[in-house]
Amino acid sequence: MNDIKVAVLGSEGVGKSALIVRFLTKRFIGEYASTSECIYRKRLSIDGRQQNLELHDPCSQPCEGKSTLSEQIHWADGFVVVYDISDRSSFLTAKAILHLIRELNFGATKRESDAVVFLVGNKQDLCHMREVGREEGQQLAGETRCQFYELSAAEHCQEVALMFSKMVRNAGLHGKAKERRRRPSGSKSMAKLINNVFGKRRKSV
Ligand SMILES: Nc1nc2c(ncn2[C@@H]2O[C@H](COP(=O)(O)OP(=O)(O)OP(=O)(O)O)[C@@H](O)[C@H]2O)c(=O)[nH]1
Repeated sequence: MNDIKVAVLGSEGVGKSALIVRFLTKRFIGEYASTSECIYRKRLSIDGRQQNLELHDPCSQPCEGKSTLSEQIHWADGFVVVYDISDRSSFLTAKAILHLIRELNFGATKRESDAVVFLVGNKQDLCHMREVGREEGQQLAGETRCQFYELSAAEHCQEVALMFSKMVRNAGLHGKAKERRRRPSGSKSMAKLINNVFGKRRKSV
C-alpha cells in the first residue's frame, strides 16, 4: 500500500496546523505548539481502498533539522498552499510558493500536477478584516493552475474535511510515480497530536 504525502505550506500563522487538526480531529483548538516540523499519519478509506496519508506540517520558526521548502516540495505528492485572507503578505508568500512548486515539480504531467495543488484562503470568518479579495485568490489559482478554496478552520468542519479528502483522492491518483526522497522527520500519533496543541503564541483576531 502506497503512502500519500501531502505538504501543507504557507507563511507563519496562516492556520496550517489549525486546518490539519480540524481535518484529523474535527476540532478547532485555537493554539498549537509547533516548535518542530512533523508528519501526521492517518489511515483512510478512499473509494473503498485503504490509504496511508502522511500530512507534513512545517515549522515556521527556526528549528533543528528543519527542511527547506524545496525539500518539502520534492517529498510531497500533493500540496495545500494556505494564506490568511486578512493578511496580504501571506497571499504574496502563497504566490511565491505556488510558482516554486510549478518550477520544481517538473516531472509530473500537466494534468497530474494541476490536480494536486490547492490554494486555500483560510480565516474566512475574518472577512470584516479582509485584505485579499476572493476574486484575487481565484485569479491566482487560475494563473497557477490549481484549485481554489476559501475556508475557515475555525468554523468550517465539513468543508475542511471535503477539501483534504479531495486532495488525498487526487494525490492518490496522480501522485508522483518516481521514487521520492523521504525526509527523516518526526511523526506524531493522534494522541501526541492532541497533547501537543498547547503553548504556542496566540495571534489576536
Ligand atoms: N479566526 C480564525 N483564526 C484562525 C483560523 N485558523 C487558525 N487561526 C488562528 O491563527 C493562529 C495561527 O494558527 P496556526 O494553525 O498555528 O497557524 P500555522 O500556519 O500552523 O502557524 P506556524 O506553525 O507558526 O507556521 C492561531 O491563533 C489560530 O487559532 C481561522 O480559520 N479563523
